[in-house]
Amino acid sequence: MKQATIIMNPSSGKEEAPAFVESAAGLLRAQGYEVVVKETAAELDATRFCAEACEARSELVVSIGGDGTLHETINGFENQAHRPRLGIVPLGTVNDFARALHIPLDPEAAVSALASSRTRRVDVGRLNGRLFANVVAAGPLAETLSAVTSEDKSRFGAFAYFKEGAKDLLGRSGHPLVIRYDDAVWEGASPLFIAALTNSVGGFERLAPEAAVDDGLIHGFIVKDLSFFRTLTAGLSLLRGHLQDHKDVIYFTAKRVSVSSPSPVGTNVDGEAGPPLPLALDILPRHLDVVVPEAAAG
Ligand SMILES: Nc1ncnc2c1ncn2[C@@H]1O[C@H](COP(=O)(O)OP(=O)(O)OP(=O)(O)O)[C@@H](O)[C@H]1O
Repeated sequence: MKQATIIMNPSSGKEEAPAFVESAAGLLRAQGYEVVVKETAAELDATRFCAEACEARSELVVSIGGDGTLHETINGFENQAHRPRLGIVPLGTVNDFARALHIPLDPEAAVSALASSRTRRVDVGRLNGRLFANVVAAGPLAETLSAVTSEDKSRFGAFAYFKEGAKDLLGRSGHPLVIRYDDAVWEGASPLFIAALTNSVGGFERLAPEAAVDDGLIHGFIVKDLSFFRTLTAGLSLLRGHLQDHKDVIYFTAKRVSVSSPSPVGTNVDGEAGPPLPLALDILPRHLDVVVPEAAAG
């Protein structure tokens, strides 16, 4: 009998995961799956559960939770010869990966979409030997974004990131960064470097409009050291989705990127605090099959 593994984080979002597990399990059983439900209790449980599902040759792994749970689940696919299809029921605040794939942000509709026969093959990023789904950021602004509280995220959604970020940009300048991308090098002070795999970053769906989930490319944005007034215009460009056109932003695409600094610099990976510098990024093109709604664009 074909097997589906549901991985759910009971603490994610508004703690409503158990209700959606019931309906997802019912729907998958009706489709002929034997369903195994795994509830996470601590960091990295989702990675272990997903690795076990790969080893058991599950056909489908469903992540029910926020971007943190999805990030940990995707890491379970690392070095696996058999990679099940991935289903996503987004319960977090931002849900960038689901946005980029046109998976409904309404969890009930996302559960229904698990019955879809359609999948998309998507790129996965690799950072210092671990995998990531959507975005890596480095610099003082990335440090601030890692510190956004769960309460603020629940209350203000994606705006919480912007609020914290704007406060921080006005108060601090950039760190010295050395960014190598394919054969090019950029050196300078920057409050923020973003490496995005999809068009949705921090809930802003037009930040990287040209980033397709399966283009095999890392889309890089280097925000150059900003003065107070320029910061405001860069913020507006971010909201309007024209960050790459801003005169203080360098935009590039590459297959390999590295970031280093003589100073300690914080990072953020898929919305959670990431490893310290140096960073080495590359891309695994079209590495995962994700279940998407029959009518999803793209
Ligand atoms: N039972 C649990 N209790 C508390 N934390 C958990 C539990 N299980 C997993 N976690 C941790 O919770 C973290 C956050 O999860 P996730 O991002 O899915 O939810 P969220 O914070 O509500 O979503 P978002 O960040 O999009 O708002 C994960 O990194 C994971 O390690």
